[in-house]
Amino acid sequence: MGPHPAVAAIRLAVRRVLHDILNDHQPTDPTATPARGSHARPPAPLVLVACSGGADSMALASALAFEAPRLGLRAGGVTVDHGLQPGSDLRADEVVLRLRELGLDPVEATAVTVGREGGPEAAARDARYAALDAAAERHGAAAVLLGHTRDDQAETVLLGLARGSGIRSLSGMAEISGTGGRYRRPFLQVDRQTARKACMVQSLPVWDDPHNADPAYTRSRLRHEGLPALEKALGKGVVEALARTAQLSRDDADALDAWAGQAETAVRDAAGLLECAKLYALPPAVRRRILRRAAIEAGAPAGSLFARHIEEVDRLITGWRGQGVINLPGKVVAQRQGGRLVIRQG
Ligand SMILES: Nc1ncnc2c1ncn2[C@@H]1O[C@H](COP(=O)(O)OP(=O)(O)OP(=O)(O)O)[C@@H](O)[C@H]1O
Repeated sequence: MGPHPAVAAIRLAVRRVLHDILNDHQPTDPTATPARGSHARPPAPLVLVACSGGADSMALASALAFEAPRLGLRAGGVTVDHGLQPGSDLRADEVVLRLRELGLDPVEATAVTVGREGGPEAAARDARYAALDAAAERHGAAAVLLGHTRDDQAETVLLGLARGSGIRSLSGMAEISGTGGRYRRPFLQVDRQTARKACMVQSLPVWDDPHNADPAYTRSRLRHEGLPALEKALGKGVVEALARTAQLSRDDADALDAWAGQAETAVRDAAGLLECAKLYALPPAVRRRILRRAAIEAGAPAGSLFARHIEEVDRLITGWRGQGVINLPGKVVAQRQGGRLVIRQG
């Protein structure tokens, strides 16, 4: 008898991603022999799972532990202790224990200090990714798996819609991201229910993060009130449809980015300044991408640069007179000087 359908589904999702990781880490010359005197074969690539102890990442850890050795990969795990609740260190130790029981090695807990920048959710996320990056470097990991599910993706799309974001935000989380494509999200097509079921049938203990149920957090309200209300009004297929919107938006956003990349050289003069008349002639979506890139190049932090900022800069080109100075995050200013648009540190 094969595994339970939920377990089969999560394993298949992980196997696909591990195949991709293996392909990306093939030796450049498979016929090359090791240097004389060196009998050592390079160690198998290591794949880490980022595990909170919640159902999604525990399911992911179990599938990684099952599939990695079958493909000749090593599998390890990292859990981050945000230190936000009393006893969080004990919980982290417990997650380490569970991951070791699954056969993962190396496994570690890493404690972080969460700042305040951008609100509690963003601060915890920034600290977590910094810790995961450091762990990946320390262990020389080929990849780090994250347990974001299709439901998480749907929530991300909805949050983007509610903020009035552009199509890049609506494309949600990428299957591959981070330095050198380090982060992989095998569960973006797997729903949360399946991950939970897979934990249940494998008797994996899971920890429910109290923040996930805390109505003080936007994402938590969306998860527990917003999405159920939408499903009630529009039917059960909403989550799947939103995840599809994410994929379609990603393809569109990638195409527009490529277009903007090509158009950018043509709208700069010999001194590298942006020419307003040429920018004006471009489709707004392409123009706004060029403006965004220019602002980031001048030092505006990408994460704080919102659609409304770029729209303001855009009005310098399309507005009646295009006067004034626009202040952007990171002390960047945008200003028209004759027929040129100057975006620089203020
Ligand atoms: N404390 C943590 N330590 C390590 N990885 C984490 C931690 N918190 C989150 N992650 C990683 O980020 C993913 C998304 O986390 P998030 O809290 O947004 O979603 P979730 O649906 O609650 O996931 P989970 O059920 O795994 O906790 C997790 O699946 C996991 O891979």
